[in-house]
Amino acid sequence: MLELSGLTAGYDGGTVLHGLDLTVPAGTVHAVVGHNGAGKSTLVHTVAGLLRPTAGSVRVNGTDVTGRPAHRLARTGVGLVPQGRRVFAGLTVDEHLRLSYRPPGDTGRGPAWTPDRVLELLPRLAERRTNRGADLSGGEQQMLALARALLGTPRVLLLDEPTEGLAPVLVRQIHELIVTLAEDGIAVLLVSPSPALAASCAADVTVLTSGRVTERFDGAAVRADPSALHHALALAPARAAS
Ligand SMILES: Nc1ncnc2c1ncn2[C@@H]1O[C@H](COP(=O)(O)OP(=O)(O)OP(=O)(O)O)[C@@H](O)[C@H]1O
Repeated sequence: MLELSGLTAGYDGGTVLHGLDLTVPAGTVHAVVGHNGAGKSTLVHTVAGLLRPTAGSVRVNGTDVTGRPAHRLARTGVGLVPQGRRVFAGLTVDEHLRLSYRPPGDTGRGPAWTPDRVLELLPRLAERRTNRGADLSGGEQQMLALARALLGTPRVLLLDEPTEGLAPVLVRQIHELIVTLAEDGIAVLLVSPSPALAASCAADVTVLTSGRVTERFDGAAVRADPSALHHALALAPARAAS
């Protein structure tokens, strides 16, 4: 379970996120949608410990982890799939997995994700295990980024625009993967400009506008009728202002 309370953060004294409250129960997907510049990556970076909040708190399974640096949060079970995938061009899939894998010992988080288990989940990546990062398609790179995050056996998974630039068939595959991971008990926070992705897999949908929550929707209601979410996004200004 991920709980954000009054989360406030920004850059160089300017505030981008203004007192965000948000909860992601274990085993569910919470989607945060908003236009470019709304503060989605800032939110993910703050939760992942890459950016220190100036106010508010971050709790993981009841433990206050506010202000912990990223490497400590990763050990606590917070996994990040960053925007832009960030794979190493010269390393093979196998080398990426070996580098990311630390035998975790007993994390208390259920069976650990190992390279073999990750490749079972991602057969397309298994077929490419000797290919270098530079030779993977965009979708394969996205799956590799996801695989690397899973090797930390996360209980909270942060996904920053995971379907950006992907063909519809890959978008569907990523969506199915996200649902599978949530069913495995992970709390998934997904940020995306795409209301379609949010609607397809989230239990809760939050609209972020200029760093503030402007609407909240039940995911099932959005699936039944996405028009209110589309309307909310149409009304949201396209650019953030701090
Ligand atoms: N490192 C940084 N230093 C200063 N300002 C930043 C930095 N990163 C982001 N910003 C600013 O913070 C605001 C929110 O940016 P952020 O990247 O969080 O938005 P976003 O919703 O993820 O956008 P996108 O969908 O384009 O990725 C923007 O005004 C942006 O210019």
